Amino acid sequence: MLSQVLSKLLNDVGWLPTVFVGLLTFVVIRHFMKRKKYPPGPFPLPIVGNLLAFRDDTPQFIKTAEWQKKYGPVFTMWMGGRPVVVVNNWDATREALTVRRNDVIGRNKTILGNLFKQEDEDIMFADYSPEWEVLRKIAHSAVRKYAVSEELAELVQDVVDASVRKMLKEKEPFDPTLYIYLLVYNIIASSAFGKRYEEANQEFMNLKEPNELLLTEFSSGIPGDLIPFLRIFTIHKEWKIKKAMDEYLAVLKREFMEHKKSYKPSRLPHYVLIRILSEVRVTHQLRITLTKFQLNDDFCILLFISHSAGTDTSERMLSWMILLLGNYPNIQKLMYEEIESALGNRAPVQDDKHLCPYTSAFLMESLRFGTVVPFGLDHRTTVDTEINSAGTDTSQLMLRWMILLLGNYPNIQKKMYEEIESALGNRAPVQDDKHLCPYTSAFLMESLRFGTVAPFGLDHRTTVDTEIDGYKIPKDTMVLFNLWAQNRDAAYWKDPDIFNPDRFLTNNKLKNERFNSYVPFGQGRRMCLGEKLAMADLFLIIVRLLQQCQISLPDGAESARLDPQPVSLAAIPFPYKIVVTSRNGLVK
Ligand code: HEM
Repeated sequence: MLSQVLSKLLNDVGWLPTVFVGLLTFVVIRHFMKRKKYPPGPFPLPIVGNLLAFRDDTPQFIKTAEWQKKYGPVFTMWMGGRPVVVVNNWDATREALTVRRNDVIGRNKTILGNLFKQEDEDIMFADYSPEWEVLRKIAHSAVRKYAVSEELAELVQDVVDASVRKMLKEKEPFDPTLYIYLLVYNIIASSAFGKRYEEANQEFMNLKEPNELLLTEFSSGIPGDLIPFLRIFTIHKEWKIKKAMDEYLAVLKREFMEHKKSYKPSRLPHYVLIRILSEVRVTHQLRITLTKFQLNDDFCILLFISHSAGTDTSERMLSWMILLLGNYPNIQKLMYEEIESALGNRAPVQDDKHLCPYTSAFLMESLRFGTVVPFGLDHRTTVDTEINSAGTDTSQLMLRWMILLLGNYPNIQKKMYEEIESALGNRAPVQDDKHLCPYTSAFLMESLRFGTVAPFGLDHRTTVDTEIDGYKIPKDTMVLFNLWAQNRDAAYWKDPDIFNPDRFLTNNKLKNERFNSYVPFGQGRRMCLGEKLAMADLFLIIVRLLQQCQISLPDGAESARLDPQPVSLAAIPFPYKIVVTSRNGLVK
């Protein structure tokens, strides 16, 4: 009986091997057909693609820079079943991000992005949308204004002085990483909600935890983003990061609420409205609002403040409408043409809305949009979160490189100190001083090139079928721009692996030009939103630091390792120790 059942079963499944071979052939053929749609690159195996090539310790950005020699500046690597187009040189990056403007402006849906933005719409990981555009404009403007403010210069001075005081107490060579973290987080926390951390307490640890965890748990990216079923093996790590992120957001929200309680609404938001309304009164109502209003930085920052100050709803709505008009000149033009032809110069009355359907539709859409984009607390928190997570990690990594480079090149440090001493003496630096300190500014620019802390920037997505460097690339393809390769491209930089601030100088002045193949902050409409703030921060920090102390490698250490650690998401220096000595007793 049993043998009968077994032989029947064998007869029944006799077709299985045939089906298996058929399926395998189908998968292989489909894989190769799919490959043809993308630029050629290293040969991918079915299912794993080129993942096996990343088994060794070489960071992905260095490996792909090397592949360029064989496959050219634009090629496809297959990360599991996912094609990823890598753009290694500056000309192709410029074509994709500047010349073709919006073609590669999207972001991909990734587990990484979701972990960071949670349920909120953010700027960094948000796909291209009108909401992203408006949020970015507001935050960009606020950040740029803040970068040149006296408030920032004073804050940096205070925070650096406090850090120097602590570092000077170290009697043995020490790893400066924690001091650098505290310094950078204190600048952000002080400006966002007037808070300082004297030591690495629990709340401070909560702020730095998500980024830290990401680098330790997923140093080469999240496997589930490449091969979906691998997610089951790493889901526990995702939960860990999600939990850390919840705690991080809880700190931000709590701090924001505290800050809001003591916040005195300034007259500024009203000033905006008074300005608009007075213009409206003296001339013709809609006309002036529609034709003369120019979106400008002033307005953006005031709007930003007005949201966090909690102005009343109709004021906010008016602000949004004006912002949207400035942001979409074509819509504004259509509305103006409609009003002009329906009313001429006659002042509008309520009933005119039937004569101006497009303008009424704009009003309705603004009301819808205004509720879609988070207001008040949420909005402010989103922007703060963004600045916190996008800005602190890159800035602290950059400072880690800069301190290492100062210790490694005592002659460069000496030249910087002499320049600062003669230009500023003991006076605390302000933004404008960078013109008085060209060598120090050149050091900053060279450090950004040499360190390239965000070597792949953030991933991009093609929003349409497009072309880069003569290759067709379908819509919805992930594209990575290798910023590391471009900052070290020998076609543009002489001896690219040598650290040399002089390359940015001519006759002891900063070269007055745009540097090709210089992309520490990326390029195009997705370029780093905090570039100005990061440059301002880093300049002020380094100058204030050097005014007060000398940084050296420990006795006997000839030179430090200057290659990045073997992780792929960021360019991180190997751990190192320094000795800090007081120069002039400025800080006690
Ligand atoms: C040395 C410091 C920094 C470096 C090297 C750096 C570098 C970058 C790079 C390479 C990108 C990706 C660009 C792309 O997707 O093509 C980026 C994006 C971004 N950065 Fe920075 N960044 C730094 C500091 C900051 C700071 C201080 C802030 C906050 C004020 C900030 C906010 C952002 C935001 C919001 C984005 C996303 C922009 C978007 O998607 O539209 N960054 N950054």
